[in-house]
Amino acid sequence: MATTSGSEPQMIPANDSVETIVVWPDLIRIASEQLFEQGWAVIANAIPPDLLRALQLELQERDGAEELYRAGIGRGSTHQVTGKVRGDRIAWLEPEWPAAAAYLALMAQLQAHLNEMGFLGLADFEAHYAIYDLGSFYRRHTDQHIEVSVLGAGRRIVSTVLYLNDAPWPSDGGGELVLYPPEQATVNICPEGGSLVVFWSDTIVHEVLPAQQTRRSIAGWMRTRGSELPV
Ligand SMILES: O=C(O)CCC(=O)C(=O)O
Ligand SMILES: [Fe+2]
Repeated sequence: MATTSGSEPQMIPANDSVETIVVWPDLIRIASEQLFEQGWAVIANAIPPDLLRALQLELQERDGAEELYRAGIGRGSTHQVTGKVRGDRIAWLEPEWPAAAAYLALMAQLQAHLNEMGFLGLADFEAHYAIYDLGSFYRRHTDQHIEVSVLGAGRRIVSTVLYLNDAPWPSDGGGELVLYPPEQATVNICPEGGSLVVFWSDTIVHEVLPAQQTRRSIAGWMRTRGSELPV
């Protein structure tokens, strides 16, 4: 268990040390329990292999069509693109894209279950494909943007990341996701293809270490409903 405090990071290298579940209802239950218990969850082989393949191909296709662009930080007037903070290229998932639609449907089920368990008021899910090219990283941050409440948009409550890399991810591949859960040991997560990570958007500080090879993922956020008018 990772709930012990201490300075030794918990390493989550590959599939054998993590829960492996392809039955979606079981995945939902276990991911939700872990999230509420420790603030984060990691599930290996979280989606059916054919969906993983379809997502990989769809990302490849979108990238080939040059639809990915350099991601920025912040929202509204504070939005800026700076390679000092993050270096990934992204494309927001569209429901018309078949593989994306199948993934969004799965995440809607997880979102509904989290609402039932925790009365979280999660109203929608936004997600983007991401490619971290060689040397790209994302510095320490949390995913809940303070400025969003000023704009009246929904707040990010639950962060999700599904990795689309070909397994196995090599030990010298870099690109680990490092979580810094409050009062727990640091968690180092290898971006193994098919692994799903879920964590609280407001409290879990995290970073992506420089990728030593191309690193692919879908990052997504479950949000509360925004108000129609800016507050
Ligand atoms: O790709 C990851 O492991 C995490 C990405 C992330 O933190 C983000 O996009 O906000
Ligand atoms: Fe993040």
